[in-house]
Amino acid sequence: MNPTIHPAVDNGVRAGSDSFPGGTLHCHCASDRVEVAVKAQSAHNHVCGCTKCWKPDGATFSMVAVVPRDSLSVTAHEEKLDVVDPSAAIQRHACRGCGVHMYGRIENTGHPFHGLDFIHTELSDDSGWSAPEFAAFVSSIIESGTNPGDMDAVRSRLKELGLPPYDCLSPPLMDAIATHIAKAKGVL
Ligand SMILES: N[C@@H](CCC(=O)N[C@@H](CSCO)C(=O)NCC(=O)O)C(=O)O
Ligand SMILES: [Zn+2]
Ligand SMILES: [Zn+2]
Repeated sequence: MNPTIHPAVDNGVRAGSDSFPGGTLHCHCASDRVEVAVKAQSAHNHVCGCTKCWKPDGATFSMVAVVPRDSLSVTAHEEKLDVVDPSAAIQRHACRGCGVHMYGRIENTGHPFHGLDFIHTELSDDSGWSAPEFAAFVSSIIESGTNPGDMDAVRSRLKELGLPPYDCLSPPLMDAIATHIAKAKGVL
């Protein structure tokens, strides 16, 4: 049996739409849902095995993408949002009622990804969001309880789904981070 990854990809990855203008995200509360409006297509969508990103019940990976922070606004029930871990680079704003992370924001202006917010496009009923492109922090799923002996099967399944597995971010994103750091240090 295939190992499960995330409900949005377990039956195959759906392509996004080039002309998608963005959409609305909702938390999982039955009433008084937190609503976030995003006026941009998502980028760098990926499944993430780290312990910090929000995962739907039963999922081994989260699915997370970025959007420009000025494209995102909380349009309902912002009072229900708390920052999960104020010491983390990504400040994840989670609903107090249902635990869903509505967006993650980087406040450190020196961070390579400052200016981008992290979102979970599955929280939207709108279709056309960019498709996940790779799997990040794959080895980290062991930290949430995956048996290390299952890792070959997980990585094989990710490759079969067209999601190349990496134990940090993808090479282009790791290169972008390193370039940012090199420029900040003045060696580039
Ligand atoms: N092994 C750790 C890894 C946690 C981690 O570094 N997560 C990444 C990716 S999150 C989205 O891709 C990260 O950048 N975290 C910064 C932050 O969370 O603030 C674990 O599993 O916990
Ligand atoms: Zn909620
Ligand atoms: Zn993560």
